[in-house]
Amino acid sequence: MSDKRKDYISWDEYFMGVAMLSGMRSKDPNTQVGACIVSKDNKILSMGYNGLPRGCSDDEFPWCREGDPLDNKYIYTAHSELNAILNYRGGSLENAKIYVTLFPCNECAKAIIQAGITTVVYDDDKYATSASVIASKRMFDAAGVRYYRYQRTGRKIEITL
Ligand SMILES: Nc1nc(=O)n([C@H]2C[C@H](O)[C@@H](COP(=O)(O)O)O2)cc1CO
Ligand SMILES: [Zn+2]
Repeated sequence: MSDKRKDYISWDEYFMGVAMLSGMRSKDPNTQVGACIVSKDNKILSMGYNGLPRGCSDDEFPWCREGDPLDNKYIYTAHSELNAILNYRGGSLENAKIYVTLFPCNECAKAIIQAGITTVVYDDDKYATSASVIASKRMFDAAGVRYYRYQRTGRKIEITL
């Protein structure tokens, strides 16, 4: 007769939860994205969120979405997936999985493929009709990268900090 706890979180809840928590560090006022890279044997290898490169002040660079390219965020922000890949200093990411709260853009898709990551688990896909995301799916399909949507369980987790 086992006394094992029954309501522990699943692997998918754990890794997507870590990705979501990581996204909460983002200073982007419109979209916060988090990513968590996991080995084939379920070890967390790296995390990331969308933000400015090191040395570029969150207070000095723009966070707006419009206007001159040099005066809006798009040209400067590093995406969560790229940050998670670059944050990993332990060697190879071959055959790893990435949990990400928003479907990867085409630039991150290229980085994911070239890093050897073979599975993408995503939550939101709000830019599904953009050329960028359509291109990502095309490249993932060609490269044999599996991607599937995280199945939300509706579990609410409260943490007191
Ligand atoms: N997969 C992604 N990972 C990311 O980290 N991002 C970042 C870039 C921006 O900082 C923000 C998107 O801003 P907005 O266009 O929704 O206001 O999310 C965006 C995508 C979308 O492809
Ligand atoms: Zn990206």
